[in-house]
Amino acid sequence: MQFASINDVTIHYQIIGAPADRPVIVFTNSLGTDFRIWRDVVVRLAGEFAIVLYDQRGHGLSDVGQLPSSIEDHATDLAGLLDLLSVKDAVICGLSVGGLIAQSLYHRRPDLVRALILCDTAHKIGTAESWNARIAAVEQNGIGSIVDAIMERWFTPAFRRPENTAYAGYCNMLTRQPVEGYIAACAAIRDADFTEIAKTIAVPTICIVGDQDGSTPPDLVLSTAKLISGARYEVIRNCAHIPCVEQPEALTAIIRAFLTSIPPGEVSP
Ligand SMILES: O=C(O)CCC(=O)CC(=O)O
Repeated sequence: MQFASINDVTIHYQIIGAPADRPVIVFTNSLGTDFRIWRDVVVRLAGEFAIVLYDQRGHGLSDVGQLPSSIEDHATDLAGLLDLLSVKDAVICGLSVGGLIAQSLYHRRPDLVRALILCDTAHKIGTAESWNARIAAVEQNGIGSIVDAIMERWFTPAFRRPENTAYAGYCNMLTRQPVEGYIAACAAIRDADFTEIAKTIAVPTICIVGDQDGSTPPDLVLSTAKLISGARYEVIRNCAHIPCVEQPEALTAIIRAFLTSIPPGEVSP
C-alpha cells in the first residue's frame, strides 16, 4: 500500500508500471466507492499503460480532510499526487464524481491532462434538492438506509441477484465509506456546475455511459458530450452506473480503442 500527504490529507494510492516508460492512465473513483472498483479494467490494461489509482479524500483509506470540501479541493489533491509522482500529460479516467474532478483538474492544470475519459458523469450531476435530501437521510439514518436505492442506480437487476457475492461486496464497500466523507462529497457534487468548463475542454475526450445508468442517465451524459468540442460518446449495453465493475471487458475495449485512435506518439502504447 502507498500513502502520500497531499495538502495535509493522507491519500491512499497505487502506481502500477513506470510512468517514464509508458503513457499513464489515472483512475478516479465514484461517490461511495474506492479505487478497488477499477481492478477488472486495470488487470486488462496494465501491460500497456502505467496506471495510477487513488482513493479520493473521504473515501477508502484516504483521510476525509478539512470540511467542507469542494470538487476543486479534490482536483488540487489529484494535481498534488501527480506532481509528487512526476506524472504529466496523463489520461484521466473519472467515474461520476471522478469525472467532475477530471474536468476541474483540466481547468486548473491542463498541463497534467493529455486526454479525458468521462465515464458515467456529466457537467452537472443531480439537483440541490436531491443532494440535500440524500445528505439529510444519511445524517439521520446512516449510509445503510440508502443502500437499496443507490444499488438500483449502480447496477442492473442481472447484477443485483442475491447469489452474486460481488453485489454483496459492493454493498459493503458503500456502507463502509466514512460517513463524513460521503456527506462532504455529496455537498461538493451538489455545488459543482461545470457547464462553462466543459465548453473549454480542448483535449481528446470520450463520454461513456451504461444504457441503464440511473445516476447519470445516457441523455445527461450525451448533453455533456455535446458541450465538449469533438467529444465522442459511447453507450455500454446491459450496464448501469459502474461499468468498470459490471462490464469491465466492454469498458476496457472502449478505452483501448479511444486511446489508440489518438495520434501516434500522444497516448498509444
Ligand atoms: O456516483 C457518483 O459519483 C455521483 C452520482 C450518484 O449520485 C451516484 C449514486 O447514485 O450514488
